[in-house]
This record gives sequence, structure tokens and C-alpha cells, in this order.
Amino acid sequence: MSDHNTHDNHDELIDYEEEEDTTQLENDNKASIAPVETTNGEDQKDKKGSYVGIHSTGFMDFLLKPELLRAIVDCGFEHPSEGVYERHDDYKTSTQRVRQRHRAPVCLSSCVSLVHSFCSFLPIMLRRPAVFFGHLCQLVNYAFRGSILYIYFFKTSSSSSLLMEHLVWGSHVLLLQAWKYQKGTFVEMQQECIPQSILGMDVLCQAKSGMGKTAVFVLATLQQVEPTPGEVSVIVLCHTRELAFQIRSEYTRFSRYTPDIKTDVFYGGVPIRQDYEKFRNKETTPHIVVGTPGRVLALVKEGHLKAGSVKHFVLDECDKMLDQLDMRRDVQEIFRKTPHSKQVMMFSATLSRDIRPICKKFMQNPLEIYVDDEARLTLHGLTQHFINLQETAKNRKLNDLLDTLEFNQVCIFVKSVQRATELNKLLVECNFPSICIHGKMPQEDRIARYKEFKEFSARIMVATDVFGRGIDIERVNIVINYDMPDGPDTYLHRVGRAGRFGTKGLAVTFVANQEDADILQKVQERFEVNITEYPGLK
Ligand SMILES: Nc1ncnc2c1ncn2[C@@H]1O[C@H](COP(=O)(O)OP(=O)(O)OP(=O)(O)O)[C@@H](O)[C@H]1O
Repeated sequence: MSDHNTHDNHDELIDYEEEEDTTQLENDNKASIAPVETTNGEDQKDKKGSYVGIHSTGFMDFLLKPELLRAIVDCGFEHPSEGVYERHDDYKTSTQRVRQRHRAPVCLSSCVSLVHSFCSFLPIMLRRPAVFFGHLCQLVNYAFRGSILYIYFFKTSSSSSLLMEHLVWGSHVLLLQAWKYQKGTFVEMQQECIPQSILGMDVLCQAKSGMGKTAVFVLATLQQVEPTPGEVSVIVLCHTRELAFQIRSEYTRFSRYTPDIKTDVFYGGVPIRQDYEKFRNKETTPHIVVGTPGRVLALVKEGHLKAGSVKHFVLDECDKMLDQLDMRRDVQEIFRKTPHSKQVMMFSATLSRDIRPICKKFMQNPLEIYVDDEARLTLHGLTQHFINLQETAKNRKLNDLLDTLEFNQVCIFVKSVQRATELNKLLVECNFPSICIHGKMPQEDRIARYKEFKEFSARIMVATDVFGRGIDIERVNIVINYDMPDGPDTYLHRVGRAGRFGTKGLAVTFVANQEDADILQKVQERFEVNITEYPGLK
């Protein structure tokens, strides 16, 4: 539960709007150079991946409301993300085969499965040792099934191969768990976060991009909210308007069967009067408020949004929000208007050691999930390359890439509003299906562009960093860093727009000078990722 003794930091307030860069784009769009290798078409298919542990806990085990479970099924979520294992479909199929054939011994082993399920809930009380114990039970389960099959059915060839299968997977699980336990880096994100967060525990969670952090707080809050007309129970804050819009859409998806829970989104750049209207009567007052800090604070200060009934306070991309002093100040002010006793949850893919204590000042005894070994933030479905080139050669190279690569959707990141506008203009002139988004365009246009891209009406998005974090566009399989990001964190978030939730993707970064090369070197060192030269250029 939250703590109100957070620091005020009013010094050195910075402007978090995008900086204008006066650098002109070189219109260097000349003849093509030698064709580059395409990425494997098969690999680039828009295929949803999986981060599911064998025999992992299912959403059913979380004892969620039936309405939520129905919505989860509708959304196509099969298992909560676990973060480490890949699904092993052969295992699943053969297990089903055995179930049908040899019910009795499998029934016995199911008892062990029950113990495992029980242990999945023990962490709520006992934290990590119980998680480990749960996995040990899983191992016993495999060994038990294996031995029973061995004793009774050894003579049949399928049984002996199954025995092998169970033993191999049993030891795999044990080794993996022992390794994770020893490293102290459990990252069973949804599996560990959802059970605890639905019980009202404070949560500070780091998990790699695209692992489904949004679903954790959306499900946890929808599960707990008891909608009272006219009362706001949940405030979710994030750093950009498009992300707020996206989170609201996630609430809409998951609350399909709980229509009594109302969610609305509030952000700047649109007339505040229409927001006032929503709070004017009980029927239209949302129970869940999603928004950006500036607008939400304005509504709170002016007394339209009454924060006194808030029971859950969520910060998405919390490091970004608390790192920037003006945003942190707004967040703190809103936080202080909410009751002392409430659940606080914070999420990000990047949580440096410096920012963690700041986050924890808002919380009481939170469940803390970190990825201390930063190598584990690397997206394994994502192939990462760089291209050394002159600044003046960027446009031509980009043209070549877009001509040659097979892509579903591409995000191209640049460092300034002006460069976004000019590069987009250039691409449109070259007949590429491109649009752009940046912080200096009217808000309706920003949301319209976001929707256009999300709905696949445009295939290329030229963007500044407003689009670099949190935005989830399922079909994006290529990210191009036309301009080098300002540091490793920004790099990680940008390239994380592709390769989400286990899908395949490609990231290509242009390196135009020594400063760029240094940043790329830092990325490789921090995340232990091998970013190689783009093939086909030598
Ligand atoms: N258990 C699940 N099964 C299937 N898909 C899932 C599951 N959980 C989340 N997803 C999907 O994975 C995608 C990524 O989720 P989300 O945007 O919440 O990631 P994130 O962890 O917040 O990433 P980022 O750090 O980039 O903001 C979304 O399209 C979401 O619908």
C-alpha cells in the first residue's frame, strides 16, 4: 500500500515536449545501390509467439471473475506470460495422447499437479521460496509420471519414449529453476504478478518489452473494482497521449462482459470542457480514469475528478514518468490527492537502480520484480543490425531497405519533429505508404494517425520518441533507427516495438558518426546483444 512521504522536487524543471532540431534532412534520394538481403519471409510472418512454461499456471488458476476469463479467451490469451520457456507443443500432444490411453496412472500424477497449482498460490503468502517449491513439485510430477509409465507400460515403445520425454523435461525445468533461483531473477511476469496484484498488493515490475505488462494491471484492477456510481476507483497514468488511448482500449477489450465498469481516457490537446462534462453526472463518471499527468492533475485541481475514492493507482512506463521532473511533480500532486490506503502498481521495461528507490517511495512493501541481468531484456525473436553510413546517405539507404525488405509494418524513428515531417514527406513522394506522428501535431491528428497505423491503413510510421515506448502495434515487424536514440534505454524501448510477445522482428540502426557508434556499443555491452553489420552491404 502506498506511502505519501514522497519527495517533492521542484528544482530544475525541464520541458518534456520534443526538442526542435534545426538540422535539415538531406534530400539524398538517388539511385539504388546493390540490393540487400531480405530477411527470411517465413520468419517475418505475423505470427504471435509464446512465452509459456510447460505446465504453467493458466488464467483459470488466478480465480478471476468469470466475465474477465471470458474476455481473456476472446482476446486470444491462452496462458499468462512466463518469460523464460518456449512452448513445447510435442510435449503437449503426447501428454494428451497418454491421458486418453492410460487414465489411472495419469490420475495419480494429476494429484501432484494439484499440489503444484496450490503452490502457485503460496507465493502470495510466502513469496519466492514457495515459487521454487512449486516448480520442484512440477519436477516430481514429471518424474512421477515417468516412473509410473515406466513400471506399467515399459514394454510399449511409446511409453519408453514418453519416459525419456518426461525425464528430459523434468531435468530441464529443475535446472532452469535452480539457475533462476540462484541468480535471484525470477521473471514469471504475468504468472507472478497477476495473483499478487489481484489481492491488492503493491507491485513494482520490470519485464521486457511486449511481455504483457498492461494486462497485469488491467486485469488486476478490473478484478478488484466494485463500481459505485460517481466514484473514481482507479487512476492509471502514462507518459504519452497515444499510450493512454491504447491502455483505455485494453480496458475496453477486457471489460466487455463487465459493462457496469466504466473507463475513460483524459489527455491534453483536446478541450478540457468535454472532460468536465463527463464528471458532471454520476452516470458518465468513469470508475477507471486513464490519462496523462497534466490533464488528470488539471481535472483533480479543479475539483471535477474527485480522487478521494481512488483505491488503485497505476504508473505505466514509471521510470520515464518519475525521471522527468515536471512529470514527477504532476504525478506526486495527483498521488497526494488520493487516499493514503490504496494499491500502487508501477511497470516498465527499464528500471535502473537509481529509479527503483524513487518508485518505492510511493509504495509499501511491494512485490518487486526486476530483470537485474540486463541481457535478459533482449528480445529473442528480434534480429538486430547496424549500418555504417554518412548522414547524407541515410535517405538512399532507407529507400533501399524499404524496397528490399519484406515487412508488415515498419516504425522509423528520428530525433526531431522537423526530421519526422521531412522524412515522411520524402517517403510519400517516393510512393511509400507512410504517415508520421510527433508531439507538435494537433491531438486529433495524433490519435487519427495512431489508429490508422494500428488498423493497418498505413504501413510505415515515421515517428519521434512519442511512439517509442509502450505502443503496441501487433503487425510491426521492422524498426529502423534512422537517427540514433539518445541512449541504451531509448534504444531498447524503440526496437521493442517489433518482436513483441515472442514474435519475430528486425531492427536496423543507422550509425552516422562516432557518437552514434558509442551509443550502439553501450547498447551491446548493457544488454549483451550482438548487433551485427547489416548483411548484403559489403
Ligand atoms: N498472456 C498473453 N497471451 C497472449 N498475448 C498477450 C498476453 N499478454 C499480453 N499479450 C499481448 O502482448 C502484446 C504486448 O503487451 P503489452 O503492450 O502489455 O506489453 P508491455 O510489456 O507493456 O510492453 P512495453 O514494455 O513495450 O510497453 C499485446 O498485444 C498484448 O495483447
